[in-house]
Amino acid sequence: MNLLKRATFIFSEQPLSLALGSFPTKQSSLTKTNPPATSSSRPRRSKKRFANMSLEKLMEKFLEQSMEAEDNFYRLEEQRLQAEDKRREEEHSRELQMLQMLGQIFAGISTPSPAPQATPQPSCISQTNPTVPLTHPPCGNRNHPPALTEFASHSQPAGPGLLMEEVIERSFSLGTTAMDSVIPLVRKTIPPLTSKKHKGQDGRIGIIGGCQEYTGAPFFAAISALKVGADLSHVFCTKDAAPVIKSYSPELIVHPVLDGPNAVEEIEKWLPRLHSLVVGPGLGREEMLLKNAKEIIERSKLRGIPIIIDADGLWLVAKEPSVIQGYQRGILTPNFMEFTRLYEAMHHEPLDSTDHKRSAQQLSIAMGHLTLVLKGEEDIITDGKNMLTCNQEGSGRRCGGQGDLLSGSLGVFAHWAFSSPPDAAKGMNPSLVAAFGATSLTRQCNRQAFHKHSRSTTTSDMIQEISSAFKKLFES
Ligand SMILES: NC(=O)C1=CN([C@@H]2O[C@H](COP(=O)(O)OP(=O)(O)OC[C@H]3O[C@@H](n4cnc5c(N)ncnc54)[C@H](O)[C@@H]3O)[C@@H](O)[C@H]2O)[C@@H](O)CC1
Ligand SMILES: Nc1ncnc2c1ncn2[C@@H]1O[C@H](COP(=O)(O)OP(=O)(O)OP(=O)(O)O)[C@@H](O)[C@H]1O
Repeated sequence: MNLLKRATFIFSEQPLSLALGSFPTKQSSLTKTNPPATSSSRPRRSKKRFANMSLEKLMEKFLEQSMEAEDNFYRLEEQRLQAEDKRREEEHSRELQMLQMLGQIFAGISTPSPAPQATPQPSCISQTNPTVPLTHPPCGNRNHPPALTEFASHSQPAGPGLLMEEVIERSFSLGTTAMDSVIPLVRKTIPPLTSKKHKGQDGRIGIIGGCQEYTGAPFFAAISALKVGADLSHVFCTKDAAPVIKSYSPELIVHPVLDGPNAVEEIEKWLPRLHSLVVGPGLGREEMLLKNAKEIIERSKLRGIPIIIDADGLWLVAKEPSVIQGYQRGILTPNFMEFTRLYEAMHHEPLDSTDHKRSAQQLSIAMGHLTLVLKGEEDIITDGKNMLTCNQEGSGRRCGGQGDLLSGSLGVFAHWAFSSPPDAAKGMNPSLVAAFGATSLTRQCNRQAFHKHSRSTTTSDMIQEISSAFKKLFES
C-alpha cells in the first residue's frame, strides 16, 4: 500500500513527489491549501513550469492519477489471488490423482476376491492408546501423497459412500498422552513472525454471523481470531448489527450485508481474499439469513476454504446436512445440545448419551468423515477414523461466548494447519491438529481467567488471556 501513498508526477524532467496523506480530499479545501513545499535543491526551471498550472488543476491531476494507481493495485492483487487459487486447485487435483492411483494399487494388493470396503477399526477411540492410525485427508493443502504404511482391520461393515482413500491408513505414535504429543504438532503449524511478511499472510478470517439479537458472538469470534494471530478479521453481519459490532472494536472489518438483497454476491467478492470462514456465531435462525449462509458455504467449498460451523450454523446443518457433508475442510463445533440435534437429524433415533465418543464417531462418519469437535467436560475431536480428546484443565465456569472464542481461534488454526508444509502435522489430518490447538487454547484461557475472576469470569476476561495462554501452550 506504500505504493498508493505516494504519487509521482512527471511534468518536467524532475519528478515531483507528493505524499497522499498530507492533502485534503475536498475540492473546497484544496483551493485553500498552499502549494506543497519543494526541496531547496529543486531547479527553478520546474517551479516555473508548475507556476503555469493552477494548484487546483495540479491537485485534480494528482487525485486522478492516484485513483488510477489504486485501481491498478487492486487489479493486480485480484490477478495474483486468482493465480494462487488456480495453483491450489491444480495441487488438489494432482493429489486426488495420486490418491486414486494408490487406491488402485491397494485394491490390486489386498483384494484377491471381491472384498467388502470397510470403515477402519476405531482403534483410536481411546485417547491413551499409544499408537493411533491416522489418515491423510483426501482434500488437503498438501502436495505429497499419504504414506501407505498400515491397513486397519475391518470389524464394521462399510458405511454408504465410503471412498477408497478412507482405507489408506498411516501409523502415528501419539506417545503417552494426546496433550504431550499433539501440542508439538500444533506448534509446527504456527507460522513464525518475521519482518519478511506482508499484512494478511498470517490469516484473513471471515465470520458469517451477527444479527439484531446477537452482536456479542461474532465479535468474540472475530476478535479471538485476531488475538490468536490472524492479520485481518472480517465480520459479515446484518445491517442493524454492524454499527454495534463496529463500536466494540475498531480492529474489526465489518460488512453490513448479510440481510441485503445481494448478500451472497457481496460476500462472494471477498472469498478470494479469505483463508478460512467461521459460519454461525450469532447468525440467528431467520430463514433468509440461513439461506444466505448456505449459499456462502457452497461457494466457499468450491474454493477449498476451510469452513468452521458453529452455533446457528449447526442449526442449518441439522436441517440440511448435505450443505457440508463430505467436505474434508469442514469442521463442526457443537455443544451437547447442538450435537444431540445433529445426531438425531442424521440417525433418526434418540442419542445414546452414555457413550459420547462412539456417538461422535458415528456422527462424523455419517457426515462423510467431517471433523467434529464435541465440546464438554472433555472435548472430543474426531474425523470418524481417529480421535483425540482434549482434557486441558479449564474451570467450572461456563459463560456464554466461550464457544465463540473457540470457533474464531479455530478459524486461524485451521488456516495455519492447511497451509503448513506437508510434514508439519506428521500426516495427521490438519483439521484434527487445528481443533486440538483451539480447544487447548480455549480451556487454558478459561483456566487463567477463572484464576483471576472466579465466578465473575466472562468471555471478555478469557479473551484477555489469549496472549499469555498461547505463549504458555505453544511458545514456551
Ligand atoms: N453474547 C452473545 O451475543 C452470545 C450469543 N450466542 C449466540 O446465541 C445463539 C443461540 O445459541 P444457544 O447456544 O443459546 O442455542 P441452543 O439452541 O443451541 O441452546 C439452547 C439451550 O441449550 C442450553 N445448553 C447449552 N449447552 C447445553 C448442555 N451441554 N446441556 C444442556 N443444555 C445446554 C443453553 O443454555 C440454551 O439455553 C447462537 O447464535 C450463539 O452464537 C452465544 O454464542 C452466547 C453469546
Ligand atoms: N464441562 C466443561 N468443563 C471444562 N470445559 C468445558 C466444559 N464445557 C465446555 N467446556 C469448554 O468451553 C468451550 C466452549 O464450550 P461451550 O460448551 O461453552 O460452547 P457453546 O455452548 O457453544 O458456547 P457459546 O456460549 O459461545 O455458544 C470449549 O472449548 C470447551 O472445552
